[in-house]
Amino acid sequence: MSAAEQAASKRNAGYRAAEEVEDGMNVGLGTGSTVFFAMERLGERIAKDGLSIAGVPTSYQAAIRARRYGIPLTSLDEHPELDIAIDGADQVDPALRLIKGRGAALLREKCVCDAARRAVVVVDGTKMVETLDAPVPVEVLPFAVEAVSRRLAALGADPVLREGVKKDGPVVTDNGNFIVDCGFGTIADPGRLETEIASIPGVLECGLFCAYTEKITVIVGEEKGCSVVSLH
Ligand SMILES: O=C(CO)[C@H](O)[C@H](O)COP(=O)(O)O
Repeated sequence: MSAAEQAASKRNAGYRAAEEVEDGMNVGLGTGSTVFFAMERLGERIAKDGLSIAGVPTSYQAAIRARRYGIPLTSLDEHPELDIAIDGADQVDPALRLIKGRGAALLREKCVCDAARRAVVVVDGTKMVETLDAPVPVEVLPFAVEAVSRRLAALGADPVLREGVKKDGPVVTDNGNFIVDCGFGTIADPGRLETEIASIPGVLECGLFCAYTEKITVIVGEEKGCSVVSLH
């Protein structure tokens, strides 16, 4: 897929997801290039059609984008139950289990996904895979990063501390933590691995999302149009 085709696919997925949002909804706003297209379209609907919504952003980056598009913001404290969450993903398998976290926003993204009645996941076709095998990002308390990395290696990972592109040293998340990217190769049992990673003291969250398959709708953008996948 060329870069132009991928951008068109992401845009189509994002724009289609924005149509799932109805007047009065509280909306979880994920982080990433695809969900930012959904925000762009929501901004248009707010400006042109008077759509009234409030968004809960999952990162500083999402909050900045939302403000740019004129989306009013609220917090998870104000709205601990959300009508819908829209977010991207790095991989989606046929059971609608996800790997997320390339943008290092996975901790808040999982909180928002958990709080939402429905989760709409927006991807281009390259993200749809038969078996999850991308590195799993794990958000780790800096105090415990070496100890956690040893535990992750014992689970079969090849843990790599994520470093900044535009800054020296480790990436520091919006929550003040580090990200350790864990290549496991092909993941035979993603749900079990998610539970095992979560049980390590010092792990805040990991990018495997296996518990939300029933409420997830995946919108797969194509160069012209999109397809919709859900288990119900
Ligand atoms: O999980 C994420 C951020 O933490 C993103 O949603 C995921 O990386 C997809 O990003 P993009 O839409 O830019 O491909």
